[in-house]
Amino acid sequence: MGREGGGASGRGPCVAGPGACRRQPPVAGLGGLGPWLQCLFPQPGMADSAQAQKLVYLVTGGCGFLGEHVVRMLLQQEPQLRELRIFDLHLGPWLEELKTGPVQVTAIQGDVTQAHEVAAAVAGAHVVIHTAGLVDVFGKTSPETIHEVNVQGTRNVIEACVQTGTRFLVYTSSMEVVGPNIKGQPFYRGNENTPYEAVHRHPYPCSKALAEQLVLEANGRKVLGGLPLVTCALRPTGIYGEGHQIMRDFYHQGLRLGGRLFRAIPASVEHGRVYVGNVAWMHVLVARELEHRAALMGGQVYFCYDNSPYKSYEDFNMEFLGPCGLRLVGTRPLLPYWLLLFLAALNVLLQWLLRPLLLYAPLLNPYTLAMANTTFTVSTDKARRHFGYEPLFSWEESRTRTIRWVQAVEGSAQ
Ligand SMILES: NC(=O)C1=CN([C@@H]2O[C@H](COP(=O)(O)OP(=O)(O)OC[C@H]3O[C@@H](n4cnc5c(N)ncnc54)[C@H](O)[C@@H]3O)[C@@H](O)[C@H]2O)C=CC1
Ligand SMILES: CC(C)CCC[C@@H](C)[C@H]1CC[C@H]2[C@@H]3[C@H](O)CC4=CC(=O)CC[C@]4(C)[C@H]3CC[C@]12C
Repeated sequence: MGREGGGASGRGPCVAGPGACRRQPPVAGLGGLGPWLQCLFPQPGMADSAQAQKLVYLVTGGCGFLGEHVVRMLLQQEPQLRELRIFDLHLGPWLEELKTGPVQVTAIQGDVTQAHEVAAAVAGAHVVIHTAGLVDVFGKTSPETIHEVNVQGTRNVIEACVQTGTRFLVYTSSMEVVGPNIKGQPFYRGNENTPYEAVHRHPYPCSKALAEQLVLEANGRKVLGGLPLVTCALRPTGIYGEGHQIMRDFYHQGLRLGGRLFRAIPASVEHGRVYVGNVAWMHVLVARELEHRAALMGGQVYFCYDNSPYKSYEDFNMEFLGPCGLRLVGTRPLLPYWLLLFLAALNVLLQWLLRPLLLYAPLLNPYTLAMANTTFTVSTDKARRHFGYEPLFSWEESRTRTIRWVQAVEGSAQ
């Protein structure tokens, strides 16, 4: 079978930036009941693997928005798990509740930029899922720090695998490795092979592109013991779901504005979104299948996708915020684009002027405006063809879970 992943490879140049620049299918439609039913009615091969809890997994960034879902998904869906190591700069208190289960949960407070800390955490792990990263498109951190965490941190993870003999590495990349690009060209329902000029200037996509390249190039390197490293990269589009900070920010902004949000982006601009539970599920499946399908999957990239509808960023958010009492005002943008661009530029100036006094990092800046205002959607089945991925959560379930979570945020704010 030929290799895939030529077109929207995301290996295009960073024109600026730092320095320049044995699948267990889910029981469909049963949601959280799946694992319980699998215990009651084990599938062929299941009893064997349940008895052989032998694998050690490491999740970097395991206390982040996505990382927490990956951690919980592994505990629910990976019967071979013996020990789960969670490595993060900031450990969450919720980790305590996981420590009473059958799998040994080891919380490691550490920094991916510190090679020795990473090597100590990786040593003895069979699989590393590297989700840790600095997600900053608002100018909160310097480009150098973003580069250090996202690129050097990833380099440290790769070297730790090589030095300690860990063979399987799953990297959380991003749609941003591909685009939208600086020209604002649309990427309409594209797949991993769709040609697209992946050229970026912003430190975040630059860092993700460089890190992804490192991960893919490391595929096949000999690790301690002489066996080859098998790597692959997952590219989520905009992730939503329980714990999504930006959704929370929009919700609070709407409350402050008397239950209203004002349309800024034309409804015709599609923005790709994927439910966090499905992104986590895809990570778990890839981690499981990398060993058995190394020749096919090694060095590959996969977009993370599910059945979430294609909509504009704001209309999509309203799927959750609407049932929580917010209203999106306007069928068309209330302000002309040039004025939004002006306000976005003004925000950059204010951020710079205020930096000595305080951190001013609003949602609107020229980069986020360009992101929201450029069509970027994915339509692919590569993950299904390569490792049997089907979304674990339907759109209805993803929506319901997210709405419940926003409602709980509201409850806790009162
Ligand atoms: N949120 C989104 O829409 C998307 C996120 N991604 C990628 O998914 C991954 C996870 O993102 P989120 O969960 O949204 O972000 P997050 O900020 O919630 O989680 C990142 C985690 O990494 C940890 N971390 C940061 N710097 C670290 C360091 N130096 N050492 C150790 N841990 C460190 C943070 O403490 C945090 O727990 C990132 O790699 C991001 O680039 C990709 C596509 C979309
Ligand atoms: C007020 C504006 C007009 C609207 C601002 C919306 C923006 C804050 C968000 C629009 C698109 C988002 C990004 C996109 O979903 C892709 C991403 C991928 C990642 O890897 C990290 C997160 C993000 C950059 C995401 C961030 C918020 C937006 C820019």
